[in-house]
Amino acid sequence: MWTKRDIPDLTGKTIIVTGANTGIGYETALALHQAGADVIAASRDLEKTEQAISRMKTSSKGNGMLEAMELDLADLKAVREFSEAFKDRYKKLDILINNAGVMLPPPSLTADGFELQFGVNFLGHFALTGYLYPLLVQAAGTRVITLSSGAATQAEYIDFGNVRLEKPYDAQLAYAVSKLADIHFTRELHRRLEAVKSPVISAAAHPGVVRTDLQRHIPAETLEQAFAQFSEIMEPWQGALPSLFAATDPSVYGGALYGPDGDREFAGYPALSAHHTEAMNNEAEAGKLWAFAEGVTGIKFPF
Ligand SMILES: NC(=O)c1ccc[n+]([C@@H]2O[C@H](COP(=O)([O-])OP(=O)(O)OC[C@H]3O[C@@H](n4cnc5c(N)ncnc54)[C@H](O)[C@@H]3O)[C@@H](O)[C@H]2O)c1
Repeated sequence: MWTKRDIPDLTGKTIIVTGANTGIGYETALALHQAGADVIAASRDLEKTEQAISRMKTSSKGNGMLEAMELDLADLKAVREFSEAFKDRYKKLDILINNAGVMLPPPSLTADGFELQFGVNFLGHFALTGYLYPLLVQAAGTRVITLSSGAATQAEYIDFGNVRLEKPYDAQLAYAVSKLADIHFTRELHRRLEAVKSPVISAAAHPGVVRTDLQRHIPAETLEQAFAQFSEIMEPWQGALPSLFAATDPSVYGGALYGPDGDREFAGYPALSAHHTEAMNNEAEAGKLWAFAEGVTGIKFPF
């Protein structure tokens, strides 16, 4: 089994992990720093992120830099400001891990009027990747890794007429849609990178079922009932393995989705049906989502 010890030496690599103050992002940032990387933990709450960095410093033996930066993915202006500040400070980026996420919050909108899960999990990361794209080192080893979820299998399509909470709120479906959007984003980015022969890899990871703050909006009893359906509930360090594998293993290929076993697509999700695979492979919808996201964010990738 692939473990953290298999991460190659990352000395000299500059890596952003979004949502790194807790859960899977915390463990991801810690392991990357341990492997020698310069890691920027980008999260909404700067104070909590600085506290997390202090904890990481006590357990990591890495010699790279470890810093906190404020990033609110629920506000496109804040995403742009973060990106500008990052460019000024760091000049280059080797690996971007789009990890931050929110699940099943009460109905709410981002600063730009999008349903929160769609806005944070997908649109904010689309904008972040677009703003930072010019900084990505065009060399082997450079990657954009986006966290999806087994929940993506529950969405059949992106309802463009409901991304601003136009219809009655179905929190579970909205989460699933945001995670399907993450897969479309990953694969469309991959196709576009491939078309211009860029060495940059775009791949997705899904952690399996992990007990974290992500479930804080679910009543305790309901959560335990939901967890009882799974044979294994993982710890955050285990949930970080697919992201770490996708971000660093030499065998990783663009457009793929890495699951808990590290080397198999959607491992641990036997319920994945051909129907849902079809939804994830819908290139026309991915293209439409890309155009939609470019339109509402004003971001233009150079391809
Ligand atoms: N925990 C699981 O079982 C599970 C399963 C599948 C996928 N995932 C995915 O894994 C990723 C990490 O989740 P986790 O379980 O570690 O959850 P978590 O709640 O512990 O961490 C989420 C992180 O995202 C950050 N975040 C939330 N809203 C933000 C915003 N507006 N701007 C910036 N940062 C924001 C939080 O501050 C936190 O650091 C998410 O993308 C989630 O969808 C988790």
